[in-house]
Amino acid sequence: MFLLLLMGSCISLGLPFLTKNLIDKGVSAKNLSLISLLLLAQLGLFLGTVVIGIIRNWLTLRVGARINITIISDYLKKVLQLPVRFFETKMMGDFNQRIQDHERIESFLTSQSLLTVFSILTFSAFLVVLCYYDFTILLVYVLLTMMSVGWSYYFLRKRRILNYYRFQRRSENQEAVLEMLSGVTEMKLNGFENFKRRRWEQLQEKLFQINMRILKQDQLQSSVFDMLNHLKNVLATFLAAIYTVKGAMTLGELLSVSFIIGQMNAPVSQLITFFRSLQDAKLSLERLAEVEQHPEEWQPDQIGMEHTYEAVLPEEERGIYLSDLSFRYGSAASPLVLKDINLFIPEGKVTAIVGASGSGKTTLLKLLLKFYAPVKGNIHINHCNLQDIESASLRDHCGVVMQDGFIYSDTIERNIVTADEKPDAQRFANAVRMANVKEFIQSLPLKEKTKIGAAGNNISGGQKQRILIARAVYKNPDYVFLDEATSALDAENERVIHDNLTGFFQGKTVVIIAHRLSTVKNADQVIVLKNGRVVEQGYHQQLVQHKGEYFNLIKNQLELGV
Ligand SMILES: Nc1ncnc2c1ncn2[C@@H]1O[C@H](COP(=O)(O)OP(=O)(O)OP(=O)(O)O)[C@@H](O)[C@H]1O
Repeated sequence: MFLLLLMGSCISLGLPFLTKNLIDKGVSAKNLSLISLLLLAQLGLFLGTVVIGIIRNWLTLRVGARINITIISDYLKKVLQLPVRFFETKMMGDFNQRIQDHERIESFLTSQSLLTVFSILTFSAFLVVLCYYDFTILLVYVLLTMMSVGWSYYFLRKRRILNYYRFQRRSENQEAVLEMLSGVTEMKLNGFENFKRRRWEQLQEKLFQINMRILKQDQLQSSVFDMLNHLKNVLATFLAAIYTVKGAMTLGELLSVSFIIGQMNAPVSQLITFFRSLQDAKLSLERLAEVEQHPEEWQPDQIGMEHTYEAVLPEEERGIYLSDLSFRYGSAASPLVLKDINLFIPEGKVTAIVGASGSGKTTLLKLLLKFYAPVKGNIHINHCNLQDIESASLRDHCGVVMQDGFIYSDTIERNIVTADEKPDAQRFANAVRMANVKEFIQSLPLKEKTKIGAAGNNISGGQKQRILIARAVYKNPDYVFLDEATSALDAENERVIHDNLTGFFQGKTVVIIAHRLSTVKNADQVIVLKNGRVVEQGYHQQLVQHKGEYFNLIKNQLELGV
């Protein structure tokens, strides 16, 4: 690549000398064959620059694509290793904008930096030629160039601040569009479209204002820059003309100087573009660093889940211990969502968590999955503190169905086996049977190879839940966490699945969050949460007789004899 640039510069260097000789030796001496030769040489050199340009663009694209993929892939890898909490503090549009920002780094690393090296080489070569012709012209030229570059540099700081605001606005804009698209059904149901569109228009207005300010700055910068450049050209040509009139320069030399000055404009502009591009890339890198420097979930001294199995404990003492556990979302000013929870979830048993909406059940589950760290107290699995256990290893051992479980835009099979490269047919069939989703899959034209999710046929809420259950069963984990996993199912489907799962639960540590009595009543223990506190604990019959919170929660269902 560098060789190419060097060749390009040499060619540029040859052109003014050809012009000079064309006039002085060819035209003045009326030597037509020399003129033809020189013109042919000029044509050759021009062709050379075209070929070099083509190869350079081709190489730039190749190198650029590689750099781009590497940067974005590293970024995505890093983003995916960040804790869940990080995602809650950022807008999706922000992540998107950051990815788009990479183009600026790529552009800087490939085209801009290379073009600038090329320009500096050409510029230096021309400076030498100019110095060869006349030192005063060179001095005037360099002085005015420095002034124009200095002027542009002064504007870079202002541009940086505006750039920052523009990033914010663009992120908001992306977020608004994403929200409109993902919430389109609800928007239609509530006639919210126009309101949301107007909001988007308001954002566009703000973005426009920022762009306007940037344009104003740019125009001021470039007008003065162009003026200084023009002045420089006029002055240098004027000086050369005076020398020619006085006989100190030949006509060929005058034309050669004009040619050089004309050719030097592009490298100077390129230098300014380079500084802007450098600034853009630095800003993008800073935004990346913000993600890069955020601590990952994984810590070097963490241990795998296998250590929790090594603990020598009597069987009835094995399990998950929550001691004095408190938690809040957000800052210290936010209210505690879980308060001083002391709980034992026995290994190999089924624990049901019940409580009114908003009492903290899902939050408790998320703490068990290490999505968040407690603000006070501890969680231990046998003797191991959850904080010391690798999140990935923990989740490897957990089969989870969350309320907002996600269906990927992929085949049903891939949605169930997820990352398993070589799906086990036996396990798959078993999972499908237990989740009572076999009939549904068989009814589809491509069976388990049918695409579902955003790009495929949509599925019903109950079908979605059954696929999520099949996903958890396929994993065959030691810990099963179900958060309202069967809430969208009809009573018959729910009963079949519960009967199937009873066998599956054998020997596994199970935590079920449910509102339905039928799901809860066979649990080995029931925990009742109220306003983030454990208010009752026992098994179904015990708690019913106690006639406390649990009884109040389920009495309607008891009366119905569910
Ligand atoms: N990501 C979050 N950021 C801030 N607050 C949250 C977040 N998620 C939940 N909360 C709050 O924490 C409290 C407990 O929520 P949680 O989802 O744990 O309740 P829940 O008992 O599972 O309710 P439900 O039965 O309706 O699912 C609620 O007051 C809720 O507003």
